[in-house]
Amino acid sequence: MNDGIFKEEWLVEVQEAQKRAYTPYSNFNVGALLITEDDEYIYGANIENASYPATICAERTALVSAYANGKTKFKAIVVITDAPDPASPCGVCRQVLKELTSDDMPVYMASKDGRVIKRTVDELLPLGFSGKDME
Ligand SMILES: O=c1ccn([C@H]2C[C@H](O)[C@@H](CO)O2)c(=O)[nH]1
Ligand SMILES: [Zn+2]
Repeated sequence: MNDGIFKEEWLVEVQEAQKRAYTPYSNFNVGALLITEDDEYIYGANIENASYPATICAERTALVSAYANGKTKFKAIVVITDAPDPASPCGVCRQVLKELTSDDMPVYMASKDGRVIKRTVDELLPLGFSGKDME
């Protein structure tokens, strides 16, 4: 990925985050790396539960961890799985990304072998619902 924004070291970091996944049910480990505006790294990983719907995706664990630690402005998020092709965030995570980040924030999706594709939050959730729709 050569867009003038993405840094190769983000791939190393997101793989570290992926190692923290807790996935006894799916064995599908997802890592997320949220980069704050001041270049801090916030890790996310999917944390599953025997009550399956209680599972939290990697993208959302990163976002809620950041907010809980007082970080609310972000440059980008990187997501990685062990799938052969880059996997993209689920619908619930897209909705949460819409609320807690900016529409033009890049979402980088990496495959196991390090291929990376990029979409903005708005591209992942076009015409998404937000608090503005309630004004
Ligand atoms: O974008 C995604 C898609 C899925 N998962 C997790 C949820 C569950 O633990 C496992 C299988 O769906 O992957 C994520 O963390 N992020
Ligand atoms: Zn999700």
